[in-house]
Amino acid sequence: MSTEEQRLAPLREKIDALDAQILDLLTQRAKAAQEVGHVKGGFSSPVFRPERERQVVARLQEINQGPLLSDGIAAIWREVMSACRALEARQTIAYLGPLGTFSEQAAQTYFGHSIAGLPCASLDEVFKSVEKGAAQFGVVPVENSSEGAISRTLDLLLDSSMRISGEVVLPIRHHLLTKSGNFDGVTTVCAHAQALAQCQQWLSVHAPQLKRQAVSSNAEAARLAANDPTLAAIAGDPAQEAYGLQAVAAQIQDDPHNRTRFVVVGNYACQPTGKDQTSLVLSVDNQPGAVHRLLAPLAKHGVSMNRFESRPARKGTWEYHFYIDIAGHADDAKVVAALNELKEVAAFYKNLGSYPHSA
Ligand SMILES: O=C(O)C(=O)C[C@]1(C(=O)O)C=C[C@@H](O)C=C1
Repeated sequence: MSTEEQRLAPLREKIDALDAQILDLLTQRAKAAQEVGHVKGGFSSPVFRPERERQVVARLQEINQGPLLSDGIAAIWREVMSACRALEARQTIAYLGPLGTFSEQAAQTYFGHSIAGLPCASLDEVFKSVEKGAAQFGVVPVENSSEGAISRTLDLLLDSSMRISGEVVLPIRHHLLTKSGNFDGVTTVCAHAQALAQCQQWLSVHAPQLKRQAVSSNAEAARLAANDPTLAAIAGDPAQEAYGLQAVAAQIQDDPHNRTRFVVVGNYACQPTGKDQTSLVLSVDNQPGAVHRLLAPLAKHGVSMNRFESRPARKGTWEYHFYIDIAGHADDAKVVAALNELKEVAAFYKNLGSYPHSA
């Protein structure tokens, strides 16, 4: 045995013993979750409780003395609760497919890996799957830091009866991928139009010879490139892995801080956690000062606005819907007061849901 091995052996024995204790505790935790599942079953109440999961992680982060980092605690318990939740009832989560999309990664980041994934062909299908009960929740992109709002998602949120019950923000890192790991014989680069736009400067400088072709998703681009040596794809880690491609260049997005925000849609109304966000859709009559009057109650009651997005109302007139995210839960006293006044001035008002804020 080398000196290194001699020193490692007792430490590994210690880790093995600790792992056995952790497993014993996890088993006890899983049995408690099963009992919780039986109680909920008796009341036909939902298995997934985002506000409770937030509370579990926040408490552990607070009592954690290190050296584990807060992010590590969140990641570990996300999977622990995902596995416990699956013992109560495995949740089916719809997202924009095919395999290997950032939407799939967002679903796993939010719900953990112990879920049944339901990849859908379109954002409309994600909403429909949840509406007809084929999935308990859907995960849809709502906004990208470089390209702005995902307008189809905004329209679907407006039209559907689904509520937002969570959000997750993912860093979006695009790579230029081919089957061979080089440019030999490659004539065309394909990707979703958004990804082509997010990498346009890089492509103009480093690969001006490649024809650019928009396809339905980056994962679809990766699937095509895996089967055709004349094609390169722009896609992220999940698609690279799913289709066994090699990176010619990594992280080619023009904005190194490129991020996408996804929302979780379903039928569940979250309870307040003390760190929530509420999403609203509003419109006003086309009169001078109307938007100012609409937002005045927020300022008056000290409710901060985290996001403001406008979208044509699709009525053939110059009218807009405003998508507004405010800090707080719709049941918080000052939010109740602000929203009651705001409803008086709004020509249209829809509360899309209150949910734990990710930031
Ligand atoms: O507390 C509950 O309601 C549970 O079902 C337990 C548990 C957990 O593992 O801690 C699992 C699923 C819920 O989403 C929240 C928490």
